[in-house]
Amino acid sequence: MAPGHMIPLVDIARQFARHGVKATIITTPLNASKFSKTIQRDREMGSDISIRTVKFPCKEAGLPEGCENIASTTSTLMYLNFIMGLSLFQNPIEQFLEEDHPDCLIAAPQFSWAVDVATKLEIPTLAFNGSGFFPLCALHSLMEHKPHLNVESEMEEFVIPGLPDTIKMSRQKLSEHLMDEKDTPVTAIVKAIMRAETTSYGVIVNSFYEMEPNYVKHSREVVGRKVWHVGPISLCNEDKSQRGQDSSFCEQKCLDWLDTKEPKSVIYICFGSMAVFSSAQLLEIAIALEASNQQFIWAVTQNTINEEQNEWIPEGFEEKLNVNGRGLIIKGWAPQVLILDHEAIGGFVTHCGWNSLLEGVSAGVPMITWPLSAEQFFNEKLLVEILKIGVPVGSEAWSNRTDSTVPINRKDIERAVTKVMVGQEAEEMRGRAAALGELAKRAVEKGGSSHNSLISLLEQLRNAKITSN
Ligand SMILES: O=c1ccn([C@@H]2O[C@H](COP(=O)(O)OP(=O)(O)O[C@H]3O[C@H](CO)[C@@H](O)[C@H](O)[C@H]3O)[C@@H](O)[C@H]2O)c(=O)[nH]1
Repeated sequence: MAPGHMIPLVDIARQFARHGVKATIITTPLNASKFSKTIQRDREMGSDISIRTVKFPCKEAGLPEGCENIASTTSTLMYLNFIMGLSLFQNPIEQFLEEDHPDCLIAAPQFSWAVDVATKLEIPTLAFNGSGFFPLCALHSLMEHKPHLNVESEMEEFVIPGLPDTIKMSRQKLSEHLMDEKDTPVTAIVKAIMRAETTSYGVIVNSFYEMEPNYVKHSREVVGRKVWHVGPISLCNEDKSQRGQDSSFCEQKCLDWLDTKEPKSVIYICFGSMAVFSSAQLLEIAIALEASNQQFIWAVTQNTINEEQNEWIPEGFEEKLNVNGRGLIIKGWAPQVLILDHEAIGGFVTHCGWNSLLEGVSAGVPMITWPLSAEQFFNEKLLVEILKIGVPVGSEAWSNRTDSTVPINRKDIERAVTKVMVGQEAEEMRGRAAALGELAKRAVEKGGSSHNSLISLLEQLRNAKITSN
């Protein structure tokens, strides 16, 4: 019930079904409507896949009617009500598991209680936390060794112990729950999620071996998890349009506009499904883009604009863009994968959400990294320091959704954009990104590492080697 989990999980279910498994997706009516056409098409092509909808009792959860997705929550209270409200699903899901008794349950992280329900019914569970091997290993190390509790300030750097690479972090880039030994409502939820992950039989990871080989090994040998890498799952999806929300209103416009541009000449900017920026920060981005002299396509999703602040575009900015054709602003849900895959795209300004990271990697595009929260600061380290296909914009701390300041100034944005688009270093980075993109495509082809991992997972399930704990 968050686009960042729903989009890859639906793709994983579709992959299972294509390999002869009967797959049932359980979600709410509004979420189901976002990918029902795709599922219907898969059924017509012979996949045994279906959606079972369960009504989300918004009112009982203290939420407005229609708030069926985390991306629709606009305050911390709404977010907490939403996460707590998920337990209202327990009865209908328990009933489904009892009646259908599937061979396996894959649950998104927020449904931590589902693992207990399934275990009680002796149904094996696999965890899917939406993220990759590197963040999984980094988080495990922090929870195990707690180096962040031994530094004196939020800014002081420390090394994350025991990882294959020397990676430095600071407390201001970590989630509060790691800092706080006491239980708050949020830390209790996060701990429940983590417990569910470790009590599941294993973890399905939307990543591919060649991108983070040392961390695949580390998660098996040091973290001690059974893991299967099945990604980039978005590459298994020929229908790149219907992903999480409808973007058909602007698909053709974006593609036609990109068709008029030279290869590798346009920057794409998008901050996922949950980010909220102040109008002052949006204005700063607009000014930096103008100053950079680069062509750009900027997806300002409804969440990027804070409800009360709409006056953020500099006067005449859009008109100027239209006249000289230098930029395109999309106000709404962008067809991200279609855009990234277009040959005109030469760089991607991203908040480092795992799906965006993988979609950028799959398209062979270098990235400008602007992490905001969650595990995004780890993902930035992977892109910049390990894969060397990212340039940091200079985001140093978690951003607060209601923050009205400008954490990143125009000069930093302009500098990072230029570094990814122009010069020798940019060329080298582009070469590495392109090579990685090829490896990503190969991983999901028949005989590739992710394809093989998925087959091995299915065989283990068929032979009942995967059991409930
Ligand atoms: O206009 C848009 C905006 C987003 N997307 C898609 O939406 C997804 C966004 O996912 P992601 O990049 O992972 O960002 P978030 O939505 O922020 O994802 C949350 O979930 C991820 C997976 O767990 C975490 O890595 C992130 O930190 C967390 O914020 C991607 O597939 C995008 O292609 C679009 O298609 N169009």
